[in-house]
Amino acid sequence: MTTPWADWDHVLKVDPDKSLVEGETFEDVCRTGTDAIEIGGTMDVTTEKMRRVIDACRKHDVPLYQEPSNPAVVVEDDALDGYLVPVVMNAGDPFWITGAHKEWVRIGDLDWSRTATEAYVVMNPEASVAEYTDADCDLAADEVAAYATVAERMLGQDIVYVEYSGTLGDPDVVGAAHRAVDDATLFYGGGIGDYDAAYQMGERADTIVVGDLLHDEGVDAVEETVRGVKDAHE
Ligand SMILES: CC(C)=CCC/C(C)=C/CC/C(C)=C/CC/C(C)=C/COP(=O)(O)OP(=O)(O)O
Ligand SMILES: O=P(O)(O)OC[C@@H](O)CO
Ligand SMILES: [Mg+2]
Repeated sequence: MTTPWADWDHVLKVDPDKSLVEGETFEDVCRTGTDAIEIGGTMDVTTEKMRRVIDACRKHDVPLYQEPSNPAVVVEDDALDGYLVPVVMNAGDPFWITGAHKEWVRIGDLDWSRTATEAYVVMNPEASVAEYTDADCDLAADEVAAYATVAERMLGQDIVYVEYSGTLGDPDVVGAAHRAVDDATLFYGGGIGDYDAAYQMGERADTIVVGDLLHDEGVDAVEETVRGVKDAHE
């Protein structure tokens, strides 16, 4: 797979289990200025809900990726530019490091040219993803940095993702992870709710991921975060 994310400042993560703000459409969502849309969530995702979002976005020209939370929700569709598959570096259960992936390879017919992985370090113990994967979130900045190095240098990961889903993370942790990677792209996601938070995390990460804000506040708020990260990267 090529590495289009090397040029992304902003990713919008659409949770297929959550609705848009009343009166907004996926056309509005695709016009926020985000560099890519990632469709995924931890809880209550089904292929049917996934398909609904893909269909609503297919005629707009924003790059569209599925981020599957397990092999059963993977959807095959030409409208998708590819699959970004999590590997949870600090999962307590190895199923979320390689087990689910082994099952997917066993049952699926993977299109490797459109499949890439994201090396997650899950940091918010309150998030569903932390509970789901039994992640050890009690990590100091140097440990997160070391996970980033393991991901890039030992496991050849091209995306390292510091994940604080639901809460704004510690900028020092994000900065430490960024300094630890060389060519890999550092994603940061969690709790970005306005221009300032996007700017602050944009100063430390290559790409920021905005999720809940779309469903809670809507497209204007998302646009502000696009401006924030682009200004930080100028
Ligand atoms: C091998 C395949 C195809 C899949 C396995 C992929 C793995 C390891 C998934 C585990 C990590 C995971 C569930 C990632 C999903 C993306 C994510 C972190 C969404 C954010 O989740 P939360 O914000 O915690 O959940 P909700 O918003 O759904 O409550
Ligand atoms: O929903 P938020 O808190 O913006 O987090 C974004 C993303 O990192 C979730 O996987
Ligand atoms: Mg969430």
